[in-house]
Amino acid sequence: MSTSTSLDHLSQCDSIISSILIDLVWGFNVVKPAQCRLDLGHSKDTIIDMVSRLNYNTARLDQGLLELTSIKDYLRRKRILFKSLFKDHLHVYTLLFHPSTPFEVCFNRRLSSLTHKEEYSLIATKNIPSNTPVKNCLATLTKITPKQDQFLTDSNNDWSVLTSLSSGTRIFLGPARFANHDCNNNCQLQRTKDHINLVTIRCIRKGDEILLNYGPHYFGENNEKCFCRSCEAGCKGAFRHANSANSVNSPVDNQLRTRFNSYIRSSTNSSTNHSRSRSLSSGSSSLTPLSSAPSCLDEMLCQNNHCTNEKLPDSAECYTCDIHRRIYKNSWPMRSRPVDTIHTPTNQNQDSEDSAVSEDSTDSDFMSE
Ligand SMILES: C[S@@+](CC[C@H](N)C(=O)[O-])C[C@H]1O[C@@H](n2cnc3c(N)ncnc32)[C@H](O)[C@@H]1O
Repeated sequence: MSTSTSLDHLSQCDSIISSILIDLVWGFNVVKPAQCRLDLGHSKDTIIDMVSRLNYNTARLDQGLLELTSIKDYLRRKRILFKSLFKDHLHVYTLLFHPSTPFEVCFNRRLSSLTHKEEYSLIATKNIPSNTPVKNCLATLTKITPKQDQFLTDSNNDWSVLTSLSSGTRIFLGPARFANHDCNNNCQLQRTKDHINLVTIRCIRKGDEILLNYGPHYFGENNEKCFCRSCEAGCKGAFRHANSANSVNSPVDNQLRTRFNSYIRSSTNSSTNHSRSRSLSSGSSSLTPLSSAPSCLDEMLCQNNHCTNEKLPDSAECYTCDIHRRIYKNSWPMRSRPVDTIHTPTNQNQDSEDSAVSEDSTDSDFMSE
């Protein structure tokens, strides 16, 4: 697939699939690599119901989605190679919904407030031991030319680009591209011919963000514009002057301070709207010291911090949690096996096809280092 996969085709597939399986389902608005759109009419409930019924059998979920009239019409005009790429890439996304998948794409309020863009991240929904592939955390790889690479660099959106002497420059698109950078990362990339996946380099606990290291100079020289939590904790990267009185006169630092303050203000405002109408910098609450910023769980799982409570969230207050409950019949991050796939002999083969594990097994299998 990789030799014939063009950036243009993969971008089209990724934009359409992510607009359905990330944006439409979860109410997100992730950055897309291409401008293409598909009019899905009123299919939102149909798609959520389909995901809810078939998440345990992603091959059937793929099939169900490919049979939607809008997708069928879209693919009808495409060549065989494009159709095959679309199906392959669709599967990379439908695996996200499998109950055994140990992570979810979540809105990242902290990073959004710092970068002033809508930022998403991967949050572990189960404990994952060290030196283990993060199950179903995949992306499709394709080669790009130096000209395309320059174009991507010049555009404001950073795509996940890999450069190696043997394979040249390649971009990857798919759920794994939502892994953000931290200078003290907990995962690294593993490449296969056409895909990449993430492998843990230390144990990850439920609620942790899944993080890569993009390299020492990705966010400017010595990552001086890095907003990661490790830089924040160590007063490095973009936070290197955060506690320094000398920084006040620097225009760069003033800009950072504005962003930084807007992050603190928005994170102290607990009544932010749900993910479909995010306000990245909210009104005027008083400034709070950095150390009182909310925990990772508080700020990433849901807009209204309900997920840290064991009780089910009020659907009017957290759209994302509500969708999760609709799909998995359980509160975030639990994924129950849908009732109609349990103990029915006809479904047994399909279940094993996806080699699923029960909801609890990953946690009990977890061995701390
Ligand atoms: C490969 S994407 C990661 C996913 C991204 N958050 C999203 O929602 O599409 C890389 C982008 O994430 C953001 N990002 C990730 N880690 C960052 C960090 N440590 N500091 C600043 N920005 C970061 C930047 O906007 C960067 O362009």
